[in-house]
Amino acid sequence: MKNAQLILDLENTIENIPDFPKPGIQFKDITPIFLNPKLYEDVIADLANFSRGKVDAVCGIESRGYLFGIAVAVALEVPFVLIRKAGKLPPPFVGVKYDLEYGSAEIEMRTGQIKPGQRILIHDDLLATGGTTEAAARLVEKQGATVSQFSFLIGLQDLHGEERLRQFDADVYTILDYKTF
Ligand SMILES: O=P(O)(O)OC[C@H]1O[C@H](OP(=O)(O)OP(=O)(O)O)[C@H](O)[C@@H]1O
Ligand SMILES: Nc1ncnc2[nH]cnc12
Repeated sequence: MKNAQLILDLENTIENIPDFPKPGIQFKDITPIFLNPKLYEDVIADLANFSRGKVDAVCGIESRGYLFGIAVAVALEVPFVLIRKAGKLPPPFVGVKYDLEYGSAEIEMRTGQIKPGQRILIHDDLLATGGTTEAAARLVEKQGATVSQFSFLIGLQDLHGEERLRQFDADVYTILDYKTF
């Protein structure tokens, strides 16, 4: 069940910046959360509650996915694995290419940090189109592990990321949902 007080606290804390970084984008700035340690603790407790007993490792997506993902993994007492943008990790690593609105991108993970058969939580701060998260899920599956859960602080409902993630047999949790249009 969603935590109404936490949703309210986040609504009052996350800032909306219109037309950043491009005209038409409503940018959700999460940085004020870090000015409030109690709110940060509440976010971690809520995310950990969703995943407790259900995953063997947490994969966080660079860079904002690290800000909460590591603390969630510590709270769950499971490993945390970094998914990085291409070119930052030393070998051996495994990568997945994916399409952006214009052009393409690639994400990578050190080989062997997740194990075949493990149940994985993929965590990021925000779900927009779901392109980044879909690529992260492919990276996990490429190594023989199972994506069991996705969690986010924010879901931008109008961009239909959640629908895109339905191809994976996994639970999706967003603490706070925005309708932008
Ligand atoms: O659902 P999508 O359309 O793929 O978009 C969501 C992604 O975009 C943002 O990351 P960004 O690439 O801006 O990097 P950052 O976390 O380093 O700021 C956000 O943190 C997600 O990772
Ligand atoms: N609207 C948005 N606000 C913050 N981060 C984002 N990443 C993708 N879309 C975003």
